[in-house]
Amino acid sequence: MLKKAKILIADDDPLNRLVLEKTLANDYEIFLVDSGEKALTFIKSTAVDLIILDIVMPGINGYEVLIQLKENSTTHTIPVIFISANTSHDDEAKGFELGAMDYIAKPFSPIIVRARVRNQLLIKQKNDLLEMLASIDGLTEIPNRRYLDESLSREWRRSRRAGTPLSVILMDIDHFKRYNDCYGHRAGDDCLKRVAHALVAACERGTDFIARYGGEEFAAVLPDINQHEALKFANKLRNAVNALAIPHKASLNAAHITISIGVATTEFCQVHAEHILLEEADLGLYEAKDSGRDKIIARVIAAS
Ligand SMILES: Nc1nc2c(ncn2[C@@H]2O[C@H](COP(=O)(O)OP(=O)(O)OP(=O)(O)O)[C@@H](O)[C@H]2O)c(=O)[nH]1
Repeated sequence: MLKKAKILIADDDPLNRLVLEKTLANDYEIFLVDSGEKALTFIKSTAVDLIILDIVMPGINGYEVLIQLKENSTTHTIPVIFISANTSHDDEAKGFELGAMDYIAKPFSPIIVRARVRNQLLIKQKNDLLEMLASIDGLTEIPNRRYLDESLSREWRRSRRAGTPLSVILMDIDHFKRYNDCYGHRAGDDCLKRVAHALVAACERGTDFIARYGGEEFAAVLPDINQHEALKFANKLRNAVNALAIPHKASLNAAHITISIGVATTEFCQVHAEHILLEEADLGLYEAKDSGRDKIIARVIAAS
């Protein structure tokens, strides 16, 4: 059975809440709150697909709630429909300018509310699908560089706020040009897919993922992971690729496919920009290549 979409209704008028709930409860999972503050608190713990937001409420009004939703990277894409007795064109225009998807005037017709909610949810479904497709690498079907960059940016901001460690791993298949030259580009593609899937299978924590960073390069962002743990994980990734034992007779360092790995860690997230982690991991990777390949070099970033 398809999961019902979750809708949060924030309105200080109990009668409006009741009527809206009755209008939508057959088709959706409904959550009710009576203030802007409660709406913001609620969405911190529960991911919803749509918010129906009253504008005039005591405390934080609907406009301010929407501004805060748009500023937060985890809530900025949730569609918001304003519902209000303020029906001047200026009020409506202000709502749209702030990023609302639709505006329903009170008193409202249940049929129109149902139709508008359905439209917004359809648009969201399509947007979510596009977003997912834009984040997946076409060949290996694992997250791509865009996804990794966004995730790194988010995790770096989170670690910086919390003062927690953050590690980044960059991996590169050794002598891959020679592999292509020896076995052909199609075999090279197959090799990339097998390596990608072995790396993904080595991830145990739900928060860890492997991305194809480009060409024959892969990367991982590891929130809350210090250097010791990052090294352990890097070793597991290296072993996972070695265990595939993909023959590589043109390699200059082994008889099978191997990877070199660079690890960068900031223990208390002192780095002032996320790209520094990638640059340090890249330096580690360069050193790993230089010192014979099939190696891991880890670097800790001091405060900057
Ligand atoms: N088959 C295939 N090859 C790719 C793909 N993307 C990048 N490559 C190849 O990966 C190779 C990378 O070569 P180099 O950057 O010279 O590195 P390398 O041969 O792995 O040598 P080292 O990194 O120094 O060990 C190039 O020949 C690219 O054509 C791809 O999607 N499919």
